[in-house]
Amino acid sequence: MTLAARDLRWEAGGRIIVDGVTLEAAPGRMLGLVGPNGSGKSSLLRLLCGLRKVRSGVVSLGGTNIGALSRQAVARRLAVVEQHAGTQSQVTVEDVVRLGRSPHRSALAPWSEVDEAAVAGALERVGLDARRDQPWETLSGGERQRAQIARALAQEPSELVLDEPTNHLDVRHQLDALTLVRGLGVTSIVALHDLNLAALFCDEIAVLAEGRLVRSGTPEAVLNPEMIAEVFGVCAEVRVSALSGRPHIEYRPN
Ligand SMILES: Nc1ncnc2c1ncn2[C@@H]1O[C@H](COP(=O)(O)OP(=O)(O)OP(=O)(O)O)[C@@H](O)[C@H]1O
Repeated sequence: MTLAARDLRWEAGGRIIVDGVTLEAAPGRMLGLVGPNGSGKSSLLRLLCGLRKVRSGVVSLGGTNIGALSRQAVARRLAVVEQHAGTQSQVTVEDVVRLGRSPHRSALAPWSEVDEAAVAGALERVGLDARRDQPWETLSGGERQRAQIARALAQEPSELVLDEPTNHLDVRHQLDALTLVRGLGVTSIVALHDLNLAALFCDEIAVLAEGRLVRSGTPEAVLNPEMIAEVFGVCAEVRVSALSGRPHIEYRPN
C-alpha cells in the first residue's frame, strides 16, 4: 500500500465537498482523477497530501496515517504539484527547483553533490536546463508548470500527486510531461481534465462527481459514453485508437 484514502470526508462553506471517498494508488502505477469542474478533485488531492485535515476518514502513506507523520517525513516521500503554485518573486528557476531538496537536508547541512545532481537532472528532464538562471516572474505559464514539475522531481519522491499538470502546456509538452511522470515508475495520482490524456497514460481512472467517487477502474472500463453523459453531460463516442490502442473519445457539441 502506498497512498490510500478510506472514507474521506471534508466540508467547507457549510457544504460537503469530499463525500466518503475510498481509493488506493497501486504501487508504481498512475491513477487518474477526473470529474467536472467543482467536483472536488483539488480538494481530494489536498487531503491526500496532508495539506488539509480530513473531517473524517483516514489517509495513509506507506501504511501509516498521514496525520501521524511529520511534514518532513511526508515530504521525503510525497511530492505535490499544485494547480496554482505560487512562489516568492525575485527567485530564479533553479531556486524554485532547489526547494525540492529541502525535505532531504538538515538545517545546517551544506548543499551537496547529490542535491546538485538531483536539481540538474530534474531541470534537464523537463527541458529547462538552459533556463536555470531565468527569473521566475519572466517565465511563461507552461514554463512555470514545467519548473514546478522539476521541483517535484528534485524531491525524488516515491509518491507524486499532480493537480492538472498539463494546464498551460502545449500538446507536445502535455505528452512529454505525462510520459515523464509515467516513466519515473513512482506511484502517481494525477487530476486531469482531458479524458483522452487520462485514457492514454493512466493505469486506472477514478471519477468524481459532486464529491463522490462514482466510478473507478481501467480506462477501458471507465471511459464509456454512458459515464461521459451521466457525469459530464456530454454526448460522446469512444473507440479504440489505432495509434495507441487506448480508448479515444470524440465529443458531439451540445
Ligand atoms: N475553502 C473552501 N471554502 C468553500 N468552498 C470551497 C473551498 N474549497 C473548495 N470549495 C468548493 O468545493 C468545490 C470543489 O472544489 P475543487 O477545487 O476541489 O474542485 P475541482 O474538481 O478541483 O474543480 P476544477 O475542475 O474546477 O479545478 C467547489 O465548488 C469549490 O467552490
